[in-house]
Amino acid sequence: MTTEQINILIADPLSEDGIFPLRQETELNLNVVVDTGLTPEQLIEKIGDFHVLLVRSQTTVTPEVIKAAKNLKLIGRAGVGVDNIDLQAATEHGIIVVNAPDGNTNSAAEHTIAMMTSLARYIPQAYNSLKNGKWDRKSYVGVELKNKTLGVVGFGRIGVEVAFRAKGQRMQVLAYDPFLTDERAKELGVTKATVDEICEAADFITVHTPLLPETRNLINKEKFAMMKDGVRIINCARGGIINEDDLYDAVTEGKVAGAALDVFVEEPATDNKLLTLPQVIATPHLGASTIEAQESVAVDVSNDIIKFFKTGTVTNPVNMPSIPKELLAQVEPFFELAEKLGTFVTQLTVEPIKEINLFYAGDVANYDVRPLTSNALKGLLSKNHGNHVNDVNARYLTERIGVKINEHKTTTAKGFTSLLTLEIKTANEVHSVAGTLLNGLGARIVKVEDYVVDVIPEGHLLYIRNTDKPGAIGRVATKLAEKDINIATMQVGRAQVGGKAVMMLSVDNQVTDEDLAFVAELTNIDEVKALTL
Ligand SMILES: NC(=O)C1=CN([C@@H]2O[C@H](COP(=O)(O)OP(=O)(O)OC[C@H]3O[C@@H](n4cnc5c(N)ncnc54)[C@H](O)[C@@H]3O)[C@@H](O)[C@H]2O)C=CC1
Ligand SMILES: O=C(O)CCC(=O)C(=O)O
Repeated sequence: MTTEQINILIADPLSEDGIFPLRQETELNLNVVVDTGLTPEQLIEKIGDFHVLLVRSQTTVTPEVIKAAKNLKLIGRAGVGVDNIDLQAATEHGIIVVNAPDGNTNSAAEHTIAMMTSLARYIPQAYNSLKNGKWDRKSYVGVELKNKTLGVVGFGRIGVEVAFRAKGQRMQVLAYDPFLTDERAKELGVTKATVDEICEAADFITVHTPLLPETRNLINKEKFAMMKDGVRIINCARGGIINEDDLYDAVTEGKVAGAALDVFVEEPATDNKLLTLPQVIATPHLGASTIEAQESVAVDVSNDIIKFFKTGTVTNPVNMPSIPKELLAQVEPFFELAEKLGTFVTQLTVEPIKEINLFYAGDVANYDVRPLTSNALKGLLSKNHGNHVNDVNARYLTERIGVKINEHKTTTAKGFTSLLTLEIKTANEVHSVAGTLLNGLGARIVKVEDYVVDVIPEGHLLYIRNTDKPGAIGRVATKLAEKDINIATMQVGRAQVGGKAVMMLSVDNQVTDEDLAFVAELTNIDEVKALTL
């Protein structure tokens, strides 16, 4: 439990019911400030005082905001799309970004269907006409959805829900997603197709991808040219997935019979030329604007904020690997071991590290080991970066200094259920340390370089490399006693009788450089290092 005040800035309008978990939290000392509608300059000026920033899609979290956010630990996005947050800058600064991927799926899918139906039956146009005093039944003869083909580009949470509903309207559904397998398509009752096949065959096309460099302008002039005359287009995902200029041309040329847009390249989209076209119907980014979705996404991010400050983990991370709940219990105990191995091995050299090899052997190799690697890197970098390094930026910081990271997996661990080995290479040296978790006993270092040991990875350790000669152990113990250094445990290991050997001692207090030199004077001692874990 921490009593330190955690300042949370809510910069976009969020459901008050949704942030109830933050309001009622008693274990953490949360200070929730709601300040919506800040200008970018005001946000930059304010953000330095906050540990958490909570946004929807209105606030743009730029690199400048992140640079000014000296205390920021977490950015929460109450929704799915994170294209309004500079993820690269957040990651570099070790700020975790979380979103709420599930809470608005249903609302966005329902909105898409509402838009498609409105488009097919000219409902907004007819409504306007009637409200303006006209009884015009001729101009608004629509088309049925039944037996028409809907092309869904991006078959994730929302795309799939849209397809279910479209099938309820007795439409045929073609779906494209790079991750869609034949089996899953069959299971969901849709036909797998390429984007080009969708363009050629669909009567209605709806996009449900995130806005990424690969999806920007995914539907463009070339794709419109492939489409059937009279095709209808829906975008309730992100402005820019469909090229707006090309869509404008396709509508004015009569290729596209109509478009339904909830999202725009520039929002608020009060001045968009597409809105001047009678064939284009639109809503102001309302896909997720339902009481249910807003409550749900705000509850999800609020719970993740609380979880983060209580446990250091989150359910919906965007800029670090997410660990399924059922796996977390199995891999979490390895986090500390991995970090300790990193902290240990980095103290064996003073040379810059060029390459890091992580060997995951045994049961642990069955898991997604990236979070373990992050923890190992956290330990490795702690010598130089202190507590500025965390799970979010550990890999980035390591790679930024040009260090190669290699993960290796093997399912056999020679006598251990699981074994983690961390090897570092410098220009002139190679060092390694291996550790395991002993059932009921916790973490152990079981190998240092080529020597088998059994050491609890905590506190102050002395690592001594020596030649295996009688009396070496006694002489080290005597020297330490002369310096009033108490030995708690001692482990020895050797490659062969009379050959190179190591001693690993855990001692009760920190050993000074002077004490180390005093022990190093002994004959048959090659190296003495003090390590703190
Ligand atoms: N209008 C609104 O208010 C809302 C808009 N959205 C937008 O909808 C998007 C989709 O949301 P979800 O379905 O929840 O996300 P999701 O992550 O479940 O699905 C996105 C799918 O797009 C696919 N994809 C990625 N690159 C692709 C490509 N090049 N071509 C085809 N498919 C590709 C992914 O494989 C994934 O299956 C969000 O990223 C967000 O921008 C989401 C909620 C509300
Ligand atoms: O916050 C909103 O209402 C927008 C929702 C959205 O676009 C998203 O979740 O990606």
